[in-house]
Amino acid sequence: MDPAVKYTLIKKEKHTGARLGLLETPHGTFETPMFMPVGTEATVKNMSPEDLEKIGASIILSNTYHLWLRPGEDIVKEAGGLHKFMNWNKGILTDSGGFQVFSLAKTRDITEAGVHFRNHLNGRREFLSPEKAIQIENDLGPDIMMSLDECPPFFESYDYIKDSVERTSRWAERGLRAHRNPDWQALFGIVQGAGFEDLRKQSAQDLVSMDFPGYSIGGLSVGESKEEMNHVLDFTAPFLPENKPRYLMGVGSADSLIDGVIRGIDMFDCVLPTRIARNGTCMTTKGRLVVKNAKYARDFRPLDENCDCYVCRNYSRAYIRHLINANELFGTHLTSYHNLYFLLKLMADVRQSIRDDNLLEFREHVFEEYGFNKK
Ligand SMILES: COC(=O)c1ccc(CCNc2nc3cc4nc(N)[nH]c(=O)c4cc3[nH]2)cc1
Repeated sequence: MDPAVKYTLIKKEKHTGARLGLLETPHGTFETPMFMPVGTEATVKNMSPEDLEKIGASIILSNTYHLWLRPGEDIVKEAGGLHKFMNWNKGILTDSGGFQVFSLAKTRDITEAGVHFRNHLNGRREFLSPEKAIQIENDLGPDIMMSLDECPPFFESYDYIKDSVERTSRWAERGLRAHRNPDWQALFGIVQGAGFEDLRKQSAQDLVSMDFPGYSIGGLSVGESKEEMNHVLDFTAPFLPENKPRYLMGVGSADSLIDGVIRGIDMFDCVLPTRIARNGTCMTTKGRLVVKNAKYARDFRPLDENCDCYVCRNYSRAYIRHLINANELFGTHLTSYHNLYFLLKLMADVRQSIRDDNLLEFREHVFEEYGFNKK
């Protein structure tokens, strides 16, 4: 039986742990390392599928938690699955709901069976088990599905994290057994363990023994420092098989993307570019630009003078500032389009620097120019 998703390592960068790869999915074959735009409720906010295609998006995310509660996975299934429902025919990955329950739901209670919580939309009590999450994801029909896991606080006690890791491994096993479509939907395991090396090793070894087609490193980008995140990646990635994709959840700034690639990560996602775009903050090659600022009222330059995206070729800071201040939706469409283009272009440049074996020079250029070295 062909695996639903097949990773091929094309080239290792000479001086770092970075890898150039190909990820074959039922909806196309895509280059890695890749950034995946987040479309929580079956739409990448303010972006049409045509625009996503134009800027080079390959896999986008949607969320099990949100789509289960609204409109209901049954409606998406009746529509023919997420690709049909949202008219997107490239890759789709769904997160399992674990993280969303912990970050969105009020009052939640974790038991061996699953997690009890209050629906953030109507306050009703709900229950999500590993089997229920898999059933929802099977019905939504993404190419890649995530196991239900607990994303624990990074600064919890060793004993708490150990119990949580062991439960997440048992939940992963239950999810594998409940999975109905392994030949066209790839279920990834999620490595936990917070900042404890032995627990990250135990979590990775538990999941690798279950032979998932891909692995994510979870429990990060939850308030720990970038140094702590990089340190966890340094000792966790080596426990994962070289011939499977590695996905770092929730990471989306230029510096963290590059430092994740250097440590062997292939896939990233984050709401950051589209979320900051909605309040008028833009990513540029000279650092962040808050375009609604008064100082841009008569600035007729593009958001980023080094960017060749549709927005930077056709609209000025003054115009975009006006739209944002006037609450015109077209304004956030333009900032969202540019920010996603910025990260997708950055990843294309990262892939080229792996081919050219000069990723560390590229990192220096980005950190210097984009202002990450400023203390
Ligand atoms: C303006 O910027 C923002 O609003 C904003 C919000 C959240 C993040 C970070 C998101 N971080 C993150 N997402 C995550 C999603 C996850 N999913 C599962 N199943 N398990 C995890 O262990 C997990 C960890 C994550 N860490 C970054 C930026």
